[in-house]
Amino acid sequence: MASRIEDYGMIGDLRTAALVDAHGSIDWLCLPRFDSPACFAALLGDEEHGSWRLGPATGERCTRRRYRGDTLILETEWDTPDGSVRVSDAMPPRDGAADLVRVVEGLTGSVPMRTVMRLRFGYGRVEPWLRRRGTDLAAIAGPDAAWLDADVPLTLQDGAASADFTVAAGERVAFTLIHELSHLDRPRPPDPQRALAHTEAFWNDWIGGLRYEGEWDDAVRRSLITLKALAYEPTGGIAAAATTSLPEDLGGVRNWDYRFCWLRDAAFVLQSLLGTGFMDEAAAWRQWLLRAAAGDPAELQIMYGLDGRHWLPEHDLHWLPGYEGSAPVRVGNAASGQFQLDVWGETLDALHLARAAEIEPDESAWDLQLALLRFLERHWADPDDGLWEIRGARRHFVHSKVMAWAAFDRAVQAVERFGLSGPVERWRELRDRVHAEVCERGFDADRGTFTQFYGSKGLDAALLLLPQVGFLPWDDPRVVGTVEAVQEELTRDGFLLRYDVTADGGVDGLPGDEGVFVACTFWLVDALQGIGRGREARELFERLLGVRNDLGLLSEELDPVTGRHLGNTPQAYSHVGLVNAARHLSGAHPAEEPHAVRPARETDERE
Ligand SMILES: OC[C@H]1O[C@H](O[C@H]2O[C@H](CO)[C@@H](O)[C@H](O)[C@H]2O)[C@H](O)[C@@H](O)[C@@H]1O
Repeated sequence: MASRIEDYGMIGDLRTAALVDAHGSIDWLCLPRFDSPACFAALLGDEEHGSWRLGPATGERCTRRRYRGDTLILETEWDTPDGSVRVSDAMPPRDGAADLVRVVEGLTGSVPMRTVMRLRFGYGRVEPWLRRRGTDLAAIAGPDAAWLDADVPLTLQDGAASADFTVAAGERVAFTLIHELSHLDRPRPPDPQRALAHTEAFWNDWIGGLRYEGEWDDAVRRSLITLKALAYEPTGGIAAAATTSLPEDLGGVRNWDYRFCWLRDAAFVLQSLLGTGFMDEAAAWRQWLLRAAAGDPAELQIMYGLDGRHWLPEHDLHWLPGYEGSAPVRVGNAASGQFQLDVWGETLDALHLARAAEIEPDESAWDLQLALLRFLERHWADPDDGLWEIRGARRHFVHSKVMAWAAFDRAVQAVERFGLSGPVERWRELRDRVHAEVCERGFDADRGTFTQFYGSKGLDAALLLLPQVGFLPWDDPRVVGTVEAVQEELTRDGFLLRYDVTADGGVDGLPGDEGVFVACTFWLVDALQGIGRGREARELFERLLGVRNDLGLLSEELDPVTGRHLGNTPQAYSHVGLVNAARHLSGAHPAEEPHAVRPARETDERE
C-alpha cells in the first residue's frame, strides 16, 4: 500500500520527477518525461505496480530527512540499533538519458541494508525482461529499457532485483538507474558522486538568481525550487503537478491527471517567478505559449501537453486500483476540451506582465494577443466551465467574466503604456461593459457579496481574486463584503474550500465531496491582508506553513480534520500561493503588480 501523500518527497531532473516516501521507497516515476507512462506506479496500486525500496533491512520509517540545502537532493537518514545510515537520492539535470542516483552512506556502526526494485513499465502493467550483466541489470520491454548499476551483487527473482548488504561508517554503496528507449544503445552510467555534485551545483547556481528580501525565506525558496522542478526544461512548459489521480476525495472519483501545462496555472507560476527575479523561466514559458497557442484563437485550449501538444484524451487505467482505492486512475484530461473563459484573461495578463518586466520583446506575442482579443470580443458573454473545470452545466461564472474584463483592460494598457496598436476605443467600451454587467448580475446586494455565477446562491474562492486583478479596489465595500462572506461560508476547520460542492444543487456535476483547497486558502491570506486584517492574514499564513510536509511540500488539497494531504502533489498552484502570500505579507511588491495586495488601509493589528 502506498504511503500517505504527505510522506512523499520529490526529486527531479527538470523533465520528470520521482516520489520517495519516508521508508526510502520510490513509488512514482514516469520516464522519460512527467507525462510518460510510469515505471514505478505503486503510488496508485501496490509494489507489484513498480517501486524501488532502499533502506535498512528492518524496513522502518526514517528518523529524519531533508533536502541538501537549496537543492533537490533528498537525504533520508535512519538511526538504528546497529548504527546510522543516510541515503541520498537525486536525479541530475540532464541533456540525454534519465538517471536516478541513490547513494548509501554509513554514518555510524554497521547497518544491514536491503534494496528491492520492481520495474514495471506502462504504468505498472508491463513486467520487463531482466538480465544480469556482472553486478548490473538490464530491464527491457517494448519501447523502454533501463539499466541498474549497483556496487553490490543483485539477485533476480520473481521479476524483482534485490540485494542485501551491510554498510559501515564511512562506506558508500551506490546505485544508478538509467533509462533510454530500447532501440538505442545503453547510455554511459554517470559516476554517482559526480552526479550528486553536479546536481548540487546546478541548484545552488539556480537559486542564486533569487531576488527576495521578505520573510519566510526558507519556505519561499523551497516552493520556488519545487516550481522550477515542475517546469519541463526542453520546452518551457510548466506541469501543474508531478502526479495523476491522487484523490481530492479519498476513495472517490475526483482523480485527475495534472501532468500537463494549464495556461492558468502557468500564468500564476509566472507571476511568482517574475516577482522573485527568475526572468529566464518566464521568457521560456512565453515562448512555449507562443508555440502551443499558435493557430486559430478559437482553438485555444486551457491546457496543453508539455511539448505543446493539443490532444490529451482522457482514459482510465483499469489495472491500477487507485490510491487507497480511489478509482478510476485517469491519464489525459477531458478538461482540455472545456471552454474556460478566464484563461484568455490570465494568458493576456501574463503576456502583459512579461512585457512590463521587460522580457525581451517578441513580435508574435502581440499578434497572439490580438487574435485572442478578437475571439474574446465575440465570446466573452458566453457561459463557460469556469476555472474549477466543472463537469456540470456551463454558467456565467463571475470570475470568468472578471478575467474577460482583465483581458480588455490589459489590451487598453498595452496601447496606452506600451504604444502598441489596436482598436483601443472598442476595448475600452468592452472593458466598461463587462464591468457593469458583472456588478449588476454577479453581485448579490442583499448579502453584500459577489456570487459564484450570475444568480447563484453559492460562493467561490476565486472571487477573492477580483481586487488582485484590479477589478475593484481593496477598500470597495463590495470587495470587503465578498471577502467576509467567502471566509464565513467556505471556511472548514480553519482552511478554505474552493466552493461548496452542494451549492446550487451540485454545481460541479460530480459525486462525492472534497478537501479544503490549499491555493484558495493562500488567496484568503492575500484578501485578509488586502482589506486590512493583517494579523489574521499572518495567522492563517502560519497555519498554512504548518501543513506543509516535513520537506516543505504541498499537495492540492487537505483534509482539515486529519491534516492529510489530498490531491496531486506537489502542486504548482499551492506553491505559487505560498510564494505570493509571503511576498504580499512582507510588503514586497514588484513595480509591475499594480493591484497586488497593497492594503488600502494600514494593517493596524500587525504589531
Ligand atoms: O475538480 C475538478 C477538476 O479538477 C482539476 O482541475 C483543477 O486543477 C487544475 C490544475 O491545477 C486547475 O487549473 C483547476 O483550477 C482545478 O480545478 C482537473 O484537472 C479537472 O479535470 C477536473 O475537472
